[in-house]
Amino acid sequence: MPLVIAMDGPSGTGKSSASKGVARALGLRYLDTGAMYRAMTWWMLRNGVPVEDAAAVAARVDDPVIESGTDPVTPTIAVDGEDVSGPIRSREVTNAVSAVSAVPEVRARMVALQREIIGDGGIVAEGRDIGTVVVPDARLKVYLTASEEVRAARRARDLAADPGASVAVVRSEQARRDRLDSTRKASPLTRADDAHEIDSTELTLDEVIEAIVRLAKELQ
Ligand SMILES: Nc1ncnc2c1ncn2[C@@H]1O[C@H](COP(=O)(O)OP(=O)(O)O)[C@@H](O)[C@H]1O
Ligand SMILES: Nc1ccn([C@@H]2O[C@H](COP(=O)(O)OP(=O)(O)O)[C@@H](O)[C@H]2O)c(=O)n1
Repeated sequence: MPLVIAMDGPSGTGKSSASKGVARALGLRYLDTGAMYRAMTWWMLRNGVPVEDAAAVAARVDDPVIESGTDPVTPTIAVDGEDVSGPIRSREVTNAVSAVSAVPEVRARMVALQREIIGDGGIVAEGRDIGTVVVPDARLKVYLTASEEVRAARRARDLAADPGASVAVVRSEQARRDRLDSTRKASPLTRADDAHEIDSTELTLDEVIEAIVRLAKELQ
């Protein structure tokens, strides 16, 4: 089977940036599964579905048409034909996504869609449950970590245009999301036993990419 690289870890560890870089370096496709859960959450909010009500979310789970592009140079995400790559990164969506992604019916639909896109492989897929649930037999699994402080500082820089997003606020919202993602019943965030753990706290993005490319080349 062509290579599948599974990249998991908490938010702000550099999964998206490193996955795109590795995919470019190795000529692979790229799938951001977090963007798919964000797209589902954006649609629920837009349609007035109370996101804390799991039954209400489950009832609408099949309605949005979610399309993910897999080019690592220009990743795209659309809902019902509308480009949502900007709005899915808002703090409103970010703070609602853990409730939506904890709903088993949401996960069942997303995992089926993700497996369809991953197909025969040749892809770097990133998220929370890629190595444990989506592709448990992936040839290479990476679990990215970084200190809470560094992760919050990175994410606050991404959100510099949002005046409410100080490092302290981002840090506490991020800690809440990580707690919800790691303690939910349906496929919680956890490191697969056979994943290589990389702590990016003191590494540059290029160093993280190089480490993963090296691991991939060792497989050949
Ligand atoms: N090793 C690193 N050193 C410094 N900044 C990084 C590193 N990896 C990622 N970043 C930056 O941190 C932010 C969050 O990275 P991202 O890839 O979105 O993380 P994740 O997908 O895990 O949430 C981005 O602005 C990215 O450029
Ligand atoms: N495979 C995945 C990917 C994301 N998610 C959910 O989607 C949210 C957003 O994921 P993301 O990867 O965009 O988040 P960041 O790491 O970019 O902050 C997470 O907080 C999880 O609740 C998930 O449950 N399973």
